[in-house]
Amino acid sequence: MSSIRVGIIGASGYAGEELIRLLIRHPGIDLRVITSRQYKHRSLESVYPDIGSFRNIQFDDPDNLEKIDSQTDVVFLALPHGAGMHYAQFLYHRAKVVIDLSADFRLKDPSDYEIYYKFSHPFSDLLEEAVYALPEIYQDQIVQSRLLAMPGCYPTGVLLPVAPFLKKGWIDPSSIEIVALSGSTGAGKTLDSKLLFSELADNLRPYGFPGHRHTPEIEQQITKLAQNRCSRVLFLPILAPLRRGILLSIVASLTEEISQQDAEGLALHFYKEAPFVKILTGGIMPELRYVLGSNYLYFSTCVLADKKKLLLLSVIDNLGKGAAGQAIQVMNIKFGLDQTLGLIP
Ligand SMILES: NC(=O)C1=CN([C@@H]2O[C@H](COP(=O)(O)OP(=O)(O)OC[C@H]3O[C@@H](n4cnc5c(N)ncnc54)[C@H](OP(=O)(O)O)[C@@H]3O)[C@@H](O)[C@H]2O)C=CC1
Ligand SMILES: CC(=O)N[C@@H](CCC(=O)OP(=O)(O)O)C(=O)O
Repeated sequence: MSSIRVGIIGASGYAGEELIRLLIRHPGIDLRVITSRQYKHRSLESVYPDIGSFRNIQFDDPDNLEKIDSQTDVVFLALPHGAGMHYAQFLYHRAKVVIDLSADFRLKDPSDYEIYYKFSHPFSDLLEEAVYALPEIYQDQIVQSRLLAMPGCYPTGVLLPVAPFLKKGWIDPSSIEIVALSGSTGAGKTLDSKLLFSELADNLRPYGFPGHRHTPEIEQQITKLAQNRCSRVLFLPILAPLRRGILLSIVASLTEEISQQDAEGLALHFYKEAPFVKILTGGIMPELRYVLGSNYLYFSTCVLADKKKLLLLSVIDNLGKGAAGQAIQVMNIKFGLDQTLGLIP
């Protein structure tokens, strides 16, 4: 197969930079367009010397996307929420596939955008068309669609561990409580004084509670996994003094008495063909360092002593499995490549 022709819109942000880093090492890619308003017309090498020397390419102005045409196989949108959808609307009619890393096409109920994102969604047709591109769960739908909405980083860290238990009916979808610690790159490269080094260092800061914008995304997907049994989650995110990575604690009520062996057996079976999901057994708990810089998610299961609750602990890299890595995994699936191509050193 000839190389996949790729564009990245929003290539100077954290997710966009990670996409470049991964795509220039990917054997099947022809990276044609990268955009940035602040770096337009500058070479990649002058902005990121460590990766730029591997690929002679300039940043383009996102207001002039003439280079993206019907020959472009895939465009990644790594833009802030509310900006991505306007580019998606335009590029959906030019390129073959659009992979959007923002939240603009993740939620099916347009009123959720008004409540949680404070805008009214203008593209209801595209919202219908978009597929929630969690690759381990929705591989068949990913192959069918031209507009792929990448899951958020926290939702990815929650949904993969709970999916086997929800599908089997072993946990109550309305009982899920999540506490998650995240590194600061999750907030994007913004000039926010709360993200200054001195504000983050030696600190842990709970935020966005109640009503973090990932709450409806997690609930929407849990409801689907639980065959439309309604979900209400408690979700508390905490900003940690780390650059990248997320550790999540997820507690749910068991609907029947299961053993630790049952829980591990189910998880191992469910993900037996998922190269990026690793189940830890025998009391081993996941640590952040297992996943940093990678596209892996590790999780452990623990049936609590009273057999009434299940504790799931998971770790991902927010820029890897939580963003750029997972988007490339989805691109590989969409174009019929091995899903691990370019993602395992
Ligand atoms: N960071 C993370 O861990 C994750 C991020 N995501 C999602 O990916 C997307 C990008 O996130 P992240 O990289 O962190 O964000 P950043 O703020 O770091 O980067 C945003 C990028 O978009 C460009 N940009 C901003 N506004 C516009 C605009 N109006 N028109 C064109 N370009 C614009 C910026 O560059 P310039 O100003 O130079 O044009 C920059 O390249 C977001 O939607 C985020 O939710 C998803 C999962 C995880
Ligand atoms: C630490 C931090 O601020 N994290 C971000 C979520 C990061 C993320 O990737 O979510 P999206 O894909 O939806 O942007 C937040 O809480 O909004």
